[in-house]
Amino acid sequence: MNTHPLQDQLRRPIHDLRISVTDRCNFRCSYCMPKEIFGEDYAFLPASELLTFDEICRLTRLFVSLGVSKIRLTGGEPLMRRHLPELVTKISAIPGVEDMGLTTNGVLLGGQAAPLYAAGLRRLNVSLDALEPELFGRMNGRGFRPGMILEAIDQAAAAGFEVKVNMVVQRGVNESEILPMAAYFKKRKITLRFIEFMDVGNDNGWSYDKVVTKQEILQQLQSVYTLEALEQNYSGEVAQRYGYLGSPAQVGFITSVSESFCSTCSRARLSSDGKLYTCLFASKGFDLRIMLRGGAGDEELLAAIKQVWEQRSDRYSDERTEETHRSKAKIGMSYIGG
Ligand SMILES: Nc1nc2c(ncn2[C@@H]2O[C@H](COP(=O)(O)OP(=O)(O)OP(=O)(O)O)[C@@H](O)[C@H]2O)c(=O)[nH]1
Ligand SMILES: C[S@@+](CC[C@H](N)C(=O)[O-])C[C@H]1O[C@@H](n2cnc3c(N)ncnc32)[C@H](O)[C@@H]1O
Ligand code: SF4
Ligand code: SF4
Repeated sequence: MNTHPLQDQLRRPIHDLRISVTDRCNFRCSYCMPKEIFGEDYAFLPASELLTFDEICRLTRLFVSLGVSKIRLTGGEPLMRRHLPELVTKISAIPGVEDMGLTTNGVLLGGQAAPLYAAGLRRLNVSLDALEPELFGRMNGRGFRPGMILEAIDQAAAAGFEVKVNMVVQRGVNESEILPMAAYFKKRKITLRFIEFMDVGNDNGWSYDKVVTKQEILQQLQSVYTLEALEQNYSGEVAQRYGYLGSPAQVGFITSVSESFCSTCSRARLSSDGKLYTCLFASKGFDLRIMLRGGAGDEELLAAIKQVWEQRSDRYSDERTEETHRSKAKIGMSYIGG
């Protein structure tokens, strides 16, 4: 327990560390890694620039000593990082890590769920934007069909994972999938979370009119179901959750655009090459890898991390306007860690 909890300029503590384990992905979702930018000749990070598992664990231990207790492994597509279960085992063994989750597109989950479970992972968030095969294939930019992902979700749930599903909703693209997705996952008692389309990176074609807001989605759901708002599981929870009357199933909304949640944001992000970011919409990170590889001691690293957090005043979503969206240079989400 820290006697002087670390706080940023807006008195927000540090609680979560979102670790990107790779900048690569087997999908090309247009809202995240549009094909036109992430083409055949795109220069992804070479392996030598990625933090090693030992480097990630060393930093994780330091973050934990500053107040972090929740870890999320993400990317890019985290299941593309080789030997990921080894990292899960190592992070699970760090005293003070109370919760760890993984966010994945699920394509490689079928083959990896068992070793990940054996390594200690219990929570999976699987992203899926549509059940309709053609539409899903277009949205992921690579023609993948949803069938294998749906099977992997069922298997993971049966194996004991707590599984949630993330769906990014874009106007004119997949609103027609809101009710079919809700019915499908309600039946399986798997929480489906609708994510408002965000203006991450600089090239994802975002505009306000393409955002389908929580209120609009809720209205669609309420035309069929009776829903009741649920209490937050913990302060700073990203999703607002609702329960279906008469069922243990839940839905959630991640409302970065219509109801931003920066005032309770306690999330730090570590990119796969070791840069520390204090906001999903950041333009610049702090290079921890150069310190790690330059022989910095733990005290030096701790002092640097503390300083970055103490100086933090990010609240991009609170301040979002057409103008900030256009004028701010932002790092891509697949790199920074979604
Ligand atoms: N704007 C914004 N979006 C976030 C933030 N944290 C997570 N998200 C978005 O929320 C969506 C779901 O993220 P997940 O990776 O599933 O993580 P989570 O919802 O925090 O996970 P749980 O611990 O299961 O609640 C993704 O689109 C993230 O990019 C944040 O701090 N700001
Ligand atoms: C960047 S991905 C990384 C993990 C993994 N590849 C996946 O898709 O689950 C993390 C999450 O960010 C979401 N995401 C990506 N771009 C987004 C955007 N522009 N707006 C809202 N959510 C987005 C994805 O749907 C996914 O749930
Ligand atoms: S959202 Fe995830 S699956 Fe889609 S391109 Fe981004 S990193 Fe890949
Ligand atoms: S926009 Fe930035 S500060 Fe606001 S909740 Fe997201 S990551 Fe946190």
